[in-house]
Amino acid sequence: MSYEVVHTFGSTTYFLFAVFFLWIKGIPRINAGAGWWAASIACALAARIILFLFLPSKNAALVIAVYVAFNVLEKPLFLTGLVRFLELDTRLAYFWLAGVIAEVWIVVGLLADWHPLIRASLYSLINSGLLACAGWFAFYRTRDYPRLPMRCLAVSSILLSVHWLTGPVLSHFSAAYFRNGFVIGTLLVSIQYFALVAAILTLFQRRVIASEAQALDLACHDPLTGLNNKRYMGTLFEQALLLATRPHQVVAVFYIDLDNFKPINDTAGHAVGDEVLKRVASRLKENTRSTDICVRIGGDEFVVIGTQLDNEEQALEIGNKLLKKIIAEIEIDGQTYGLGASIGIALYPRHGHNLDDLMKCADSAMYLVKRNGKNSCAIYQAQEEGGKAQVC
Ligand SMILES: Nc1nc2c(ncn2[C@@H]2O[C@H](COP(=O)(O)OP(=O)(O)OP(=O)(O)O)[C@@H](O)[C@H]2O)c(=O)[nH]1
Repeated sequence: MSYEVVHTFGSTTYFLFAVFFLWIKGIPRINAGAGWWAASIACALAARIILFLFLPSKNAALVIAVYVAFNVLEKPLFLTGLVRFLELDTRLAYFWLAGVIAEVWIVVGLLADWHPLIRASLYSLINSGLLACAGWFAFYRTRDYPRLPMRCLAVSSILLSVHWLTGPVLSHFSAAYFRNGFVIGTLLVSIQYFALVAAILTLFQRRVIASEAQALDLACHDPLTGLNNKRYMGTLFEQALLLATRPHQVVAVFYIDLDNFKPINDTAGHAVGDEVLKRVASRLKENTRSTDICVRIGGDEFVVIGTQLDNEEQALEIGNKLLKKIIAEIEIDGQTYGLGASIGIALYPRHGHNLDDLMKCADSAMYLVKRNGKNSCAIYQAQEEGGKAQVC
């Protein structure tokens, strides 16, 4: 492959990578490392352009020294970006110290006119070592990172490490290797940065999907108990009505307000209060069907929507069962807590055809239970039915 083609391909690719990293540097939450990689690939680009423009020159030693100096600078920049991207607690000062030592070696070697192999010895060793570190980080320290791109990064970094270790010696003895070495180096660097681009994009995609799922979860669920929240209850209720298609099928809304919950909060603390609410939520889930809807509508108030009941008596049985389960003692850290519950029941279609009406009826039945001494459950009775809740 011709020298010009390799340089044109390399320069264009490196330029595009630099632009890409500069662009994503501004994107929140994925920018760690991107600015450093923009700088590192810019160094690789500068090295390449200098070589391409000036190599057939009388002062080849100076051109190569500048080329190598940029290539050395690229490595600590690259590693800094990688350490930031992978959120490692590695001390970057060592990499930068190694880079400075290599740069000093290059300058001294040039000024003192050392033999090319002696000049190359330390910087190729340091370059190779820094690349091996990059390979190591990409291979072993990336549990939560996209596997394939990180493996590609690791392999290309290790191959580049070998390339820098052997390249200067082989190039010194073989002009053909000097040219082919560029092809190999260009390809490996391109793979390295392409792997980074893939890793960044994959990670970004994962985070967007996770945030979406989290947002959806927050929109539909109560963060403390994990039950459905009040906002989502309407949607679920509509779905439940669609399933209640058989004649005489009943849907029951149980409005549950805990009794004497406040004293638990006041005496044992808010954390224990939270735990009590979680236990109540678990009991509701465990004692209802998977098709039933359990909701925490706020504070110590819950709603259960019993779907596809065969008759109204079944609603009473469920109300009783839930009451028994809720008021069973709760043990937290060796301490037992007693609760009560007032449950009001409204039935579809008898008390209403929409959730708002059913909730009002269930709420009203629940308040009647509270007024009558708490710790019981009752079905709502409309005025025309006698006006009093039917206590179970
Ligand atoms: N731990 C905890 N407490 C909460 C939460 N939300 C509301 N509360 C408390 O729950 C209590 C509910 O008040 P009430 O319903 O009057 O308490 P109660 O003792 O059950 O009263 P009755 O229903 O009349 O028996 C208040 O003290 C609120 O501060 C929560 O998320 N966690």
